[in-house]
Amino acid sequence: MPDIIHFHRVSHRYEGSGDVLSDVTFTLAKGEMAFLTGPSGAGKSTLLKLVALLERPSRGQIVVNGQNLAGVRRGQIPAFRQQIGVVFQNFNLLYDRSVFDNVALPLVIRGIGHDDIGRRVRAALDAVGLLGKEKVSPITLSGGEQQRVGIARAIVAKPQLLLADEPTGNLDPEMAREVMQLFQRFNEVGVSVLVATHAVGLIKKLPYRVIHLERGQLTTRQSPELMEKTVDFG
Ligand SMILES: Nc1ncnc2c1ncn2[C@@H]1O[C@H](COP(=O)(O)OP(=O)(O)OP(=O)(O)O)[C@@H](O)[C@H]1O
Repeated sequence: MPDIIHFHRVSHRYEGSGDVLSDVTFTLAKGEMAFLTGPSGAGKSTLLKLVALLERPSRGQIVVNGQNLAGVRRGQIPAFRQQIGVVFQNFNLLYDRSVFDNVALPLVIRGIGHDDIGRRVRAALDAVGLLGKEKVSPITLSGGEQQRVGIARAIVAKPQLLLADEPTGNLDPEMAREVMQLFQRFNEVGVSVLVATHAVGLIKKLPYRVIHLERGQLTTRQSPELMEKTVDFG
């Protein structure tokens, strides 16, 4: 199976920092779902930022969906990002806009026609169980519902790859489980999914690969049960 993400000996440092990722090599296959774990500061968000071209690596090669990111020029980044949906811990919603407008945003940016936007936004809200909430402000929704709005926005343009950075960090366990189930459902219909998470208890029974980072380095792959014993996730 071809890879959707390929990291070859990737290192990254921010201005003034030491290496926050160091010599990282891994792949995510097309259609695969995997979790990215590791303690706070291990480099999980940085890895996701490199995939989405929010940062450029200091060393090494990154290929996303067959495209070597070193060859993607600044002006081409918006088009590149259209293949990727991103979900954030703090939802990143616009609270002065309706749920509909939040989810529609990626389509508006792409210049998609009005009727098409309506159809696609409703399909995305249906997929996350929020049909009927189009007109409300996200501020009136629960945390779990707000995160589902964030997920609807991330998938509305049918990305091939979904990245999520600690998507259940602000949710109670039941809502967190529902959010993970949504990712599973998108994966089942072919979307590649990479989720950075501290929620080891939540993912340990799920049948997905775990990519584990410690101080910017990949460690030998372990089962989540074992990681729970060796790392304090609070
Ligand atoms: N813009 C930045 N400038 C300088 N250092 C940064 C920047 N962003 C992150 N870092 C540092 O890089 C290291 C890795 O951070 P990163 O956010 O990738 O870790 P993480 O595993 O996602 O942590 P968490 O689980 O707490 O979100 C940390 O030491 C952090 O302080």
